[in-house]
Amino acid sequence: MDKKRVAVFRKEHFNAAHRLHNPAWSDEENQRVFGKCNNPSFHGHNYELFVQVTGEVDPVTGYVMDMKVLSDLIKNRVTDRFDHKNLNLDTEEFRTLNPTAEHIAIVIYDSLRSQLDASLDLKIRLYETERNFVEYPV
Ligand SMILES: Nc1nc2c(c(=O)[nH]1)N=C([C@H](O)[C@H](O)COP(=O)(O)OP(=O)(O)OP(=O)(O)O)CN2
Ligand SMILES: [Zn+2]
Repeated sequence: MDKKRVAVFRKEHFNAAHRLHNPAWSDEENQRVFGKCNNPSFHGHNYELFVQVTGEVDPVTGYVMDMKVLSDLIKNRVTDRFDHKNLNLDTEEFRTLNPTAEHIAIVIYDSLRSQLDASLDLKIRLYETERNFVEYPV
């Protein structure tokens, strides 16, 4: 069979607390821009993460990549680091970076991208709530 490109997906889940805040702004400005998401006591989300890896199907294995390997990678690079954590306080990545869904998706992409073969394309879709989600890259 000719080599075909296929996308494989792995769905994972983590829950984490965060606060959207810009330390360069006044409390009033933070409240105006981020509203309830600026709550100083933080708030939590059940994040649903979809990792899409696209590439050619290997004629020997029939795999684009082993999804067990992908699953272990996401566990090591994402869920072990973020699950049941306060993103602002407990993670290096978001100590100075506002933990918006956009920034979380970019951080996850960069972390996984560095571990994947250059021949594979990667896309992240991250649901922060049932109705709010982001994709990177676009
Ligand atoms: N562009 C972005 N906008 C917002 C983000 C974000 O990361 N990127 N994040 C938030 C807050 O984290 C907020 O907690 C989101 O929750 P909420 O507004 O309650 O959203 P829901 O979908 O659960 O609720 P609705 O009732 O549908 O509004 C805000 N914006
Ligand atoms: Zn939030």
